[in-house]
Amino acid sequence: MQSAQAKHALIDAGRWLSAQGWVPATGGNFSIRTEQGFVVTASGHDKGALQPEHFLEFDARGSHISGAGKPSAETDLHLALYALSPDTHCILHTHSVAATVLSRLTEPHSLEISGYEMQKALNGFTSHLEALAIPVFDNDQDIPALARRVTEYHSHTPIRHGVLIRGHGLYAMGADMSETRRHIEALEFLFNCELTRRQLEKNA
Ligand SMILES: CSC[C@@H](O)[C@@H](O)C(=O)COP(=O)(O)O
Ligand SMILES: [Zn+2]
Repeated sequence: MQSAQAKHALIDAGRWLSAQGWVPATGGNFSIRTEQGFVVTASGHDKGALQPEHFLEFDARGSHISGAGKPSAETDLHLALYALSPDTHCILHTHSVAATVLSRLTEPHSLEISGYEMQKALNGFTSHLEALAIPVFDNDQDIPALARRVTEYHSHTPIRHGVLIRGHGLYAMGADMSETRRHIEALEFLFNCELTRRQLEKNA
């Protein structure tokens, strides 16, 4: 994908994610692979009102190609997630209430979900009976350190659709923009189902 096309796809995704309430108060960051490397959002902007000048382009090794300003504070996490699989071409990071709260309620290293038909919206799933495990990492202001923990986890347990950062949000990945958007929408739906189920069970 050419960088101009990539920026437009990310601007459109930002408007959609903002309308869902999943990127409040400048939270979130987005990237997509390009012919030369990848395009990532600049830091600190309202992700629902991005303009073409709110992006930077880097080559696959992280060397700057174009764009002004500071890249997203979490660019190293995008780089680490791309390095896990050549099939990942788009990464969208969100700060929804459901992902933020549910990740705090999940003590183990992964959020286990099963029994929902919506799991089939995730690449590779063919049945609600298959177990979905979304890895959960403790939040860290040291993003390179967090990125190293993600890389290490993947070496023993493959990361497929996304990861949760505890009390922070979701990083969703896919083979292209459309798959990544579908993964975010499905995961958010599943997080809301799980939160509601847990609340109702607690009150029963
Ligand atoms: C609103 S604070 C959120 C940030 O700390 C960060 O987590 C985030 O998602 C956005 O950072 P950014 O540097 O704009 O890409
Ligand atoms: Zn964030």
